[in-house]
Amino acid sequence: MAETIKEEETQIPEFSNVSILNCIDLSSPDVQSTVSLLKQVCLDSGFFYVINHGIDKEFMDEVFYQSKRFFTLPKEDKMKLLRNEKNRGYAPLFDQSLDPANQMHGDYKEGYYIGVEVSEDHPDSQKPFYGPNRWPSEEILPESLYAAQMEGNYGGILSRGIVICLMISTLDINRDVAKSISRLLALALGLNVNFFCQAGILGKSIATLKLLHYEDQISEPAKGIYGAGAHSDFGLITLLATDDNYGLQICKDKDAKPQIWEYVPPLKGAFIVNIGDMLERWSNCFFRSTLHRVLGNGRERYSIAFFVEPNHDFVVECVPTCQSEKNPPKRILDLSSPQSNMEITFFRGIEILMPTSIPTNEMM
Ligand SMILES: O=C(O)CCC(=O)C(=O)O
Ligand SMILES: [Fe+2]
Repeated sequence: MAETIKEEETQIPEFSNVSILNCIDLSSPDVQSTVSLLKQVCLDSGFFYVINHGIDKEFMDEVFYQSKRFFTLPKEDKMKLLRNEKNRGYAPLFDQSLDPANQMHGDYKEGYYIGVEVSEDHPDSQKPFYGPNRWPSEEILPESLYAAQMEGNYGGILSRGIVICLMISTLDINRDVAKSISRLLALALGLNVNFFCQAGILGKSIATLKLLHYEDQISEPAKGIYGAGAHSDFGLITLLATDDNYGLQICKDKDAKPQIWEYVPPLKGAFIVNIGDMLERWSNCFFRSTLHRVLGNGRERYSIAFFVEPNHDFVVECVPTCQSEKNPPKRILDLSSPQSNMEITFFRGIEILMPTSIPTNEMM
């Protein structure tokens, strides 16, 4: 895997720490070995590459090309599509601040967020996070030549413009890849292979595709200036495609002093996938949702993040394979019933009760 990363393309700064992540090969016929490797990486950092996922390089190149076209538009055009309460649309520079306590401004990035398309007259559009997207009009972002190539397959939605068509298919294709990964995750947790794929969980998942564009700016952590502040993702899993510029870093031990940050090099054709807080909680904290951030290196950087969360009304509870008498499900603190074998701790800013002994991997 490492040989395929060319130093001059990824421009990892000298003397920086680099994380060598494992590759999960979605085309491997040896499911058992894949699942056991996946389990190991999820217990470790929860960050891994996914390769042979079936999405063409040409397709992803086109999505990046369209993303650049979008972000190159004049600011006033992009502002016409300002992000709405359904989290769809344009998020300008500093709109997001992923680590407000340590950031001088917000993140030095802009974004364009796309969700599953739910028309205004559909009953689901009344629910949080479901609704129509905020698409650029034909005048703002005219069609590209790619229309001709896609006409055969996507004729029905082509009338709404090629960029829309491309983004909808990107979202759909990413959802398929996310489902394949979630099957392996279910097996790694000792659950039924289709646990996460059941209609009540991912049937109406809140899936968000975020096109991201980072400023050509050099981050200065000492001054609180970051491409994206330190955070963990809050959903089930995130799939990330990046250009060739380094920038993403992970910190496996957030409590270490000083914290050690390692670059995750871009790997051509692969997705960088990570576990979110929700899956960490779902698995009783066996699987790790790791802190990460983006440092600007003076070059513009483009990435495309795909966040997967379950149906908004699904109740996430500790899965049966991750709990036992010795390792009960971690619970939100109930002040009225103090328990002697539990201690109060903080988890992502929420007070929770933890067993006084740290859970081991013995039951998995
Ligand atoms: O752009 C990247 O490399 C990471 C983005 C990210 O972590 C996020 O948006 O949650
Ligand atoms: Fe993230």
